Amino acid sequence: MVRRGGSVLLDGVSCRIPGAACTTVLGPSGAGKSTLLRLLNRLEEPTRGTVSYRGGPLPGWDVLALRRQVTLVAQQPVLLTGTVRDELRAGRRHLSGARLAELLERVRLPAGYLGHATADLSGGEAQRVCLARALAVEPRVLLLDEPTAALDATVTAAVERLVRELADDGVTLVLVSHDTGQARRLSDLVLVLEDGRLVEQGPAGRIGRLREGA
Ligand SMILES: Nc1ncnc2c1ncn2[C@@H]1O[C@H](COP(=O)(O)OP(=O)(O)OP(=O)(O)O)[C@@H](O)[C@H]1O
Repeated sequence: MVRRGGSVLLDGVSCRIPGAACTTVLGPSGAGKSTLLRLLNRLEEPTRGTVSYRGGPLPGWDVLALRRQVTLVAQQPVLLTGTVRDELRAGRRHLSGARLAELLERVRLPAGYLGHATADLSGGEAQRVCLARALAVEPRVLLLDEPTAALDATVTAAVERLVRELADDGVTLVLVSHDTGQARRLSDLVLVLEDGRLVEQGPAGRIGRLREGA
């Protein structure tokens, strides 16, 4: 359970997130999806109950060590430095020029963007730079809060391919989405939240609202 300021944001959520797979958290606005994601790297602490990772409860982990393995890309991009190059190096300091260009290529930004001022990026570009910065750390678990909300169809398709590639390469992905089509295309497991409660969980083909094409 997560209770904040008299409101219960999550209650009775019990699930196991599979490794090396893509799990999508679906649900209407305000259902608690971001809160659930934030619980997974201790940006949020449960009021009651436990979140465990690799066999141990999260409070047993050093929080910075945990966040190097379990990295969150927030819905609102938070850029920490002046240029895209510095931003990627904030993820990992000693990155070669070739590795920097490769990280940008993975999020479909040209290598020429390395010298761009972060202040000049569009919302969608900033979000992709945050994703590239997270990839630089080579996390075991990548938490993505609506990663394609600000992207056009072509870039969305590229980011979806990247998500599948990462899961197939052994990264554990947890994705918040409003898009039932995206959940169907990407997910090994779907968790459906409504009003802070987990109302359905299972493979995409077994989720009622996905089968109905809702
Ligand atoms: N610190 C807080 N104190 C009180 N209420 C909060 C707090 N943080 C979030 N909430 C409320 O908890 C509910 C769940 O928020 P959350 O951001 O997890 O929803 P969401 O499903 O991710 O929504 P969206 O799809 O709109 O991003 C919302 O009603 C929100 O206003």
